[in-house]
Amino acid sequence: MLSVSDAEAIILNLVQPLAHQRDTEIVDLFTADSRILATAVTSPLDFPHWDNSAMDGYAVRYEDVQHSSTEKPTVLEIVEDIPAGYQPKSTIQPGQAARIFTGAVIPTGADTVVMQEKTRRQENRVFILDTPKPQGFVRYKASFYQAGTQLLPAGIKLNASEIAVLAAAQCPQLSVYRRPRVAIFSTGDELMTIDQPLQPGQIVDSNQYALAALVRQSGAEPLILGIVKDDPVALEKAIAHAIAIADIVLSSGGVSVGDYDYVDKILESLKAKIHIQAVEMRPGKPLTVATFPNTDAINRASPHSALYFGLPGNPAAVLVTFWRFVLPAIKKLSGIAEGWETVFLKVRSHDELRSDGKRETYLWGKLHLIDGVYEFHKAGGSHSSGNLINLAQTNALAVLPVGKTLISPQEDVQVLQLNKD
Ligand SMILES: Nc1nc2c(c(=O)[nH]1)N[C@H]1C(S)=C(S)[C@@H](COP(=O)(O)OP(=O)(O)OC[C@H]3O[C@@H](n4cnc5c(N)ncnc54)[C@H](O)[C@@H]3O)O[C@H]1N2
Ligand code: MOO
Ligand SMILES: [Mg+2]
Repeated sequence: MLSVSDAEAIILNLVQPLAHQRDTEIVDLFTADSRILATAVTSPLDFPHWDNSAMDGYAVRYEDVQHSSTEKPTVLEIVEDIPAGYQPKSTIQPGQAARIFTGAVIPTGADTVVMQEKTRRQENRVFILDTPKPQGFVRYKASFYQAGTQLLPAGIKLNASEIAVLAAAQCPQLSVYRRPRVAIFSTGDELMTIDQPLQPGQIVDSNQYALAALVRQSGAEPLILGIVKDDPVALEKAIAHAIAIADIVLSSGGVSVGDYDYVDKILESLKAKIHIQAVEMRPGKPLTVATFPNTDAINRASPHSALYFGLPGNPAAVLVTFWRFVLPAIKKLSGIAEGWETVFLKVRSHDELRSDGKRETYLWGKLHLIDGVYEFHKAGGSHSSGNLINLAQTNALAVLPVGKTLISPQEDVQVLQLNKD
């Protein structure tokens, strides 16, 4: 059976990232956070825009003050007052200084700033009480960034610091990748909506809520398509509709070996290419992954051939397969230049972790920081794939590879950190 890492590689190979020519939109800078920049940005401005002062003090000529001390201060005539935002008019001659403030333009002729704590003022004269560093406290024009060079590359996720840089470079709007569209629906006659009284044998469809939250947290746009009965005709209609409007489709349930598990059969009747039908993992074994090469049969919202994930119905399996396979796929699709692969941390296990060793086993729990070292604490209660309850308040999945049946307390364990973006 397919290993987890092989399955991840197959899935990532199936993902074509959004194209910056057509899958982009213009957003205002105030609403750009966490979007992915679609085109590189350069600025016509130098940073700093001009030589400016880093301190409140006096702009002087270094050669005038290079032998200054408290015992033998240099005395200079103050010829101009230069607050920030003011354009100096004077040229500083030998024996002269200008009063200057942080961020203000360094006047012609001056090459050093003395901070005011190292001076004493007497009317229009200033006593320099200490020899400053040559060119001290001057922020030189273009010393942070040269106009016309690349300011930010395409394919990065915009966080606060990138947005601040774009604001400083006067980019009120920018081109970002559109959000990937991820269609979600649940299958199963036993499923009931959240607001209906449950009849015997019925359960609430919780998977759609889980997936909608996970999709939104990943920066993609969830298209919530509801519950589909275990009925081949209804299912075919739902799948055909979903792959026509979305880049990625997530169904849950109906992918195992039961008589009412129709998903794989319907995919075949829609001429899908099924790349994965089972993975050597627990939970999440009966995962189905498919694409639709001959998409001309379906009018497509976007030229992308939708990537279809038939997630297993068990609630824990839905979450684990999303975190392990769907999240990297959405990240790669989103246009981000790098960092879509799943990243594992090596941490210490607080508890004994067991597996039957037959499948790569994922156990949910919580990472605690103990004396600066991460420790994995396994969630109490059953780790059955059908148990959703003890998944609440977890933030990590510990992984026991195939063949590993026991990890003892204090032993190292690989974990997948969750909900960290
Ligand atoms: N004889 C075998 N039986 C099963 C096997 C097997 O290999 N041989 N595989 C087991 C494994 S592993 C998994 S995982 C499940 C997954 O099967 P399905 O994808 O067909 O899931 P369903 O049968 O539709 O449902 C499983 C379980 O999850 C509940 N469920 C379904 N949808 C939702 C939802 N939207 N929200 C909440 N809970 C949901 C459903 O009621 C079932 O209890 O198959 C095993 N069986
Ligand atoms: O694969 Mo399943 O082990 O029950 O989730
Ligand atoms: Mg089933």
